[in-house]
Amino acid sequence: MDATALALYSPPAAAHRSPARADFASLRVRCSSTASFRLRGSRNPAFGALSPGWGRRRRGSGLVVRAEMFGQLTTGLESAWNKLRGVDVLTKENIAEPMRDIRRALLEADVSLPVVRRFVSSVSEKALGADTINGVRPDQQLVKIVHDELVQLMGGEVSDLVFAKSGPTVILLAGLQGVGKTTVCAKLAFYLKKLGKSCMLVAADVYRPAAIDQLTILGKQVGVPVYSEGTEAKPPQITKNAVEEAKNKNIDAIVVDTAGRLQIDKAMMDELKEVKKAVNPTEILLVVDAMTGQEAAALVTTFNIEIGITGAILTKLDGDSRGGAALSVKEVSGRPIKFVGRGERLEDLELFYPDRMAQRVLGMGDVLSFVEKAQEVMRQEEAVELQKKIMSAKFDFNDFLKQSQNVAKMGSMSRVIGMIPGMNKVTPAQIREAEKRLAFVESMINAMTAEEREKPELLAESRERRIRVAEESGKTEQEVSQLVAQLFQMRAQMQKLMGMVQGQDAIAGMGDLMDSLKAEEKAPPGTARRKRRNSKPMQRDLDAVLS
Ligand SMILES: Nc1nc2c(ncn2[C@@H]2O[C@H](COP(=O)(O)OP(=O)(O)OP(=O)(O)O)[C@@H](O)[C@H]2O)c(=O)[nH]1
Repeated sequence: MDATALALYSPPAAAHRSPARADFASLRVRCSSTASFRLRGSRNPAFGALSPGWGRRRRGSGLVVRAEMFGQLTTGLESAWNKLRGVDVLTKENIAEPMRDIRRALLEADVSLPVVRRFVSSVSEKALGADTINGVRPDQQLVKIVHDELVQLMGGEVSDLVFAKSGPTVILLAGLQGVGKTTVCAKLAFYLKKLGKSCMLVAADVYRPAAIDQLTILGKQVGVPVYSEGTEAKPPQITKNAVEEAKNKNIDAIVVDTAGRLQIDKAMMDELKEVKKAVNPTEILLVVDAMTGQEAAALVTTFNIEIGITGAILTKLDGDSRGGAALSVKEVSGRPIKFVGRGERLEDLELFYPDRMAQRVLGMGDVLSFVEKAQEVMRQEEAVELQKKIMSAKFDFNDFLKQSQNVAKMGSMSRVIGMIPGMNKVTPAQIREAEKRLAFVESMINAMTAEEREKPELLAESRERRIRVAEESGKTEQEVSQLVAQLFQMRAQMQKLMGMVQGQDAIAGMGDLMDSLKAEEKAPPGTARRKRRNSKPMQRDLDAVLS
């Protein structure tokens, strides 16, 4: 085994030795929580480590303890928001204490120190650079910033299962003993069936006969076939034969259960490498126990370096009040969490959604949606402001330039245009073209004098001025003429669009220029004198403005 990989993962003295066990004493137990796990019959020693007498009650024949998922972390973060109550704006001084709380909460959640450092520094930076949003309190704003950073920390996007383009999809599961691998096999088969895919389980854990029996029982429960060659054959050969069987029977996906060891060892890695070589799996997923926190993230890193995995499955999240593994795996290992196990039932496996997980961590869904709405309102207010300026008859080249820059700052012209009533029919191609055009026109506006920018009529009426702007900006006279015409068209069309043209000719100076552009082949712009009213439909007018 690679020395670096081994160094990254220092195996626990015994399987399941986990910081979670020590922390269980401080685990907040809430009977109202939806998360539950059973003590009796559970094979997870961490569950057995619960000391009798706290947070437990009888329900039917089983002893049920309810622990809130991420409860400890949620409580830790709560104190950060509370410290900001009553402040008007986020400052370096007033965020110092909440940042310490966030740092402490994450460390207690068993997130590794480098990850915590990066997280806190990024949150501080964003908090200090955040614009104030009307009606949103600074503590609510911080909740949103932490939420967004948590989403990023956990990988941002959901990472779904990948399916083979041809032939059966092979999903190879690896993991230490007792992490829930065999259970995950059945849960995955159930998930695949729900997707409408046919599936077969493959018993490649040949060292523990009970594992084959367990898989056979689970297969029956789900209603999928289980491929087994007993305990004599070698896992790579079993898997290869299973792929052939799946091909023959037209089965969409196979899920391979491999042997779990008490700790990471060379034999385990070598066997996985051989299986990988034999069948080239579509997915190699490492099953890790959420309650092992940082250890889970280190394991994913080690397996990735050693074997090259495609992702992780985090089990027993229902019993994890800390959340360290969910928060660290992607950041530490570079590999995404694809699924999480949240109970012992077949349906307790779900895709890992970073945003939903972040919401669970914070437990403040209402605050998050409130801040999101307020941000949207703010964007709309900016759009209204932009709209007013465009509609104003005084809209000049200074406004034009300022708005161009604002649009660039806001990221996308499409969003702004989409917010102006009646404008949502603008096509993406038009928008892309408009965005390109912004850079182009900026150079021409920069070559105008302050007076020309304020009074575009000067340019419309004077060919000399247009030639000068063209020369200084490196564009043609025709391009400058078109830009001036567009400004006037924009004034007029926006006013018309909003029903604000009240009979008067709002296009002062425009007629000359339009005619001169039309007659540009015959005569230079600005020489014709015929006035014209533009009566094209809205979309065509907009095309003209954008073109
Ligand atoms: N609460 C809870 N229990 C789980 C979850 N996943 C698995 N378990 C339980 O954990 C125990 C171990 O699961 P197994 O699937 O047998 O684990 P394994 O990794 O296959 O173990 P070996 O075959 O010994 O390597 C069982 O009691 C499962 O019911 C989960 O998401 N939540």
